[in-house]
Amino acid sequence: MELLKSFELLTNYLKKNALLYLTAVILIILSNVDQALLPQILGKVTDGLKERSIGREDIIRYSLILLGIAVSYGVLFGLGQFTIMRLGRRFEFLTRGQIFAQFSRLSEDFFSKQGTGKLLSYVMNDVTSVREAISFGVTQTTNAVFMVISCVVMMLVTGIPVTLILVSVCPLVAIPFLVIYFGPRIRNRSMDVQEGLATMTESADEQIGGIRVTKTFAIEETAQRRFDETVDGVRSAQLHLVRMSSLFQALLPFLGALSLVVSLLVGGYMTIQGRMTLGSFVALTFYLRMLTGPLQQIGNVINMMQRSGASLERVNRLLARVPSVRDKDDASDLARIGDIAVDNLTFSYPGTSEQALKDVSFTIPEGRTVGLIGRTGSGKSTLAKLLLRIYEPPAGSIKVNGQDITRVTLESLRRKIGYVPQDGFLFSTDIADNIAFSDRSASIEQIREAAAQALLLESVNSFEAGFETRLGERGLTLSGGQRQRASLARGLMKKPELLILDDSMSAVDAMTESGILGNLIRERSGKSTLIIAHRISSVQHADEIIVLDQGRIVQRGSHEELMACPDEPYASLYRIQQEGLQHA
Ligand SMILES: Nc1ncnc2c1ncn2[C@@H]1O[C@H](COP(=O)(O)OP(=O)(O)OP(=O)(O)O)[C@@H](O)[C@H]1O
Repeated sequence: MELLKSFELLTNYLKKNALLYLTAVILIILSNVDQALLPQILGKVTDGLKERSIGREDIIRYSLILLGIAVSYGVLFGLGQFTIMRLGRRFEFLTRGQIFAQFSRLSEDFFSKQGTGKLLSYVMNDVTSVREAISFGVTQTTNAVFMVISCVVMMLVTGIPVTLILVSVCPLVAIPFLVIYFGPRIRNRSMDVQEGLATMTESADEQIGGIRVTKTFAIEETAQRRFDETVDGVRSAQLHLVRMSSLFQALLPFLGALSLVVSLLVGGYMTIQGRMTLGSFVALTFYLRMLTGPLQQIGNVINMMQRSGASLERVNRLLARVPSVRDKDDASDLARIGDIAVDNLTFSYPGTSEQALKDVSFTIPEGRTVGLIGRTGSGKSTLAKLLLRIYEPPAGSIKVNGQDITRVTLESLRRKIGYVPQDGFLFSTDIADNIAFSDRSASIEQIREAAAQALLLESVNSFEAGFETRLGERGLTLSGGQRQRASLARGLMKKPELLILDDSMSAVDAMTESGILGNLIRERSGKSTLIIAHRISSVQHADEIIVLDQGRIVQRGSHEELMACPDEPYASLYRIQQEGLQHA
């Protein structure tokens, strides 16, 4: 059942395109039948030549027939193969799209456990491996099976005795088994060689890069020995591979030759005895030659199916994953953010026993600014992630505009919130595109305004291409502070009902921070804002400041109220930060 389910992705696609596949398979079958006529005709010509019963015209006729067979084979097989390859590529395209869509649906907990390399390998290697199986798999299986059948039928039709066919084909039957045995072993060894080469390159790169250190420490001999070891590793892996593949390469023609030896021994004897014609004997040798390829293909297909079966299962498992955070069946759209009430919120990350938040209660009244401060690991970002439902909070623990956050649609909730993380990811497009991320139709004036509020305008103006400056690998690298401000402009551009700044000003200097905060107070008046920070200067203007420690609220109040308690954490933190500033 599990196995059947893992093939669902493929069977669904095959079913949907059954007609095209059928046409392609028929084309390939016809091409095989066509080709199987060849030896029979050559046999006839041989007999005719021996009996001197055919003349010059017959030879031309037979030549034309052979040409016709060659051309029609090319057309039939080519069309069949093209159709199947095209279907394979389409499968690849659709599946990659499906995987990408699934990545967009899946929740943070999935991504936090997987490296980028593994995720990319789904999109690249696994899909390609399945596509190869359905393209080459279908063509080669059809080709091989029908070529074998056609050859056997034609041998019988040509009048070759059954016993002779059986004994001559016997050695060839071992070919698929040989391929099944050697295929994976050769593959494993060639992977060893690849790995060895990668290690050798890495080692050479490191030794050359670190050559100055090596010289200063006078350890050239050790470095040489280390590199020699990796080279030796590659050499022995290559020898292993060559040994295995040479044996395989030698055995294949040997089996072909063995089959000819048997056919000559038995068939030659039968021809002398007059139990079959010379033409049939010649045809037999051709048929035996024609059988080697398809039999090898059968082995290849079996190996390929085994490899791609694992890939198919991985892709299927990925597509079947249900996102841990998703819309409930009865989810309704959130009309507006309104008041946000966090009530007795206790939360542990999935798979952990530690509580990241313990019994947290507070409100962000509509239009107010709340500051959240605390040491690293105190749970500040966790709270932001729960407000955005990046992770699912316990039902009823967070209410927005009176509605339980877990019962509203994700889209309507996230559309109303602007989240600016500490290290906002910038895409390798231009600056304008990165700022207008939430609204691609935004005008340059709107983009400029957001950049001005984030105090990024001066930096942008200093770039030659201004807002059209490209970022990323092929473009400009922004400084940490510029990157943060670009990310902040992106959040401001959205003009969200709730703006969450999660340590979004940690990389800008105190002067710039104070300028941005001034803009923020002006721009966000009447709109809710949650400022998460380490620095008191970032939150001191907030209507209420909440101090978190180890997941618990330890203090709350306005800056003045909190400063009135000199022995409590907030005032101590203030003193430490002031001292730091004076030393700086
Ligand atoms: N994805 C996760 N899976 C498991 N535990 C996590 C995850 N993210 C954070 N935690 C844990 O939750 C606790 C709170 O982390 P959080 O990121 O909320 O702290 P923070 O106050 O924002 O810290 P910082 O100021 O350094 O950003 C930490 O103990 C952290 O190890």
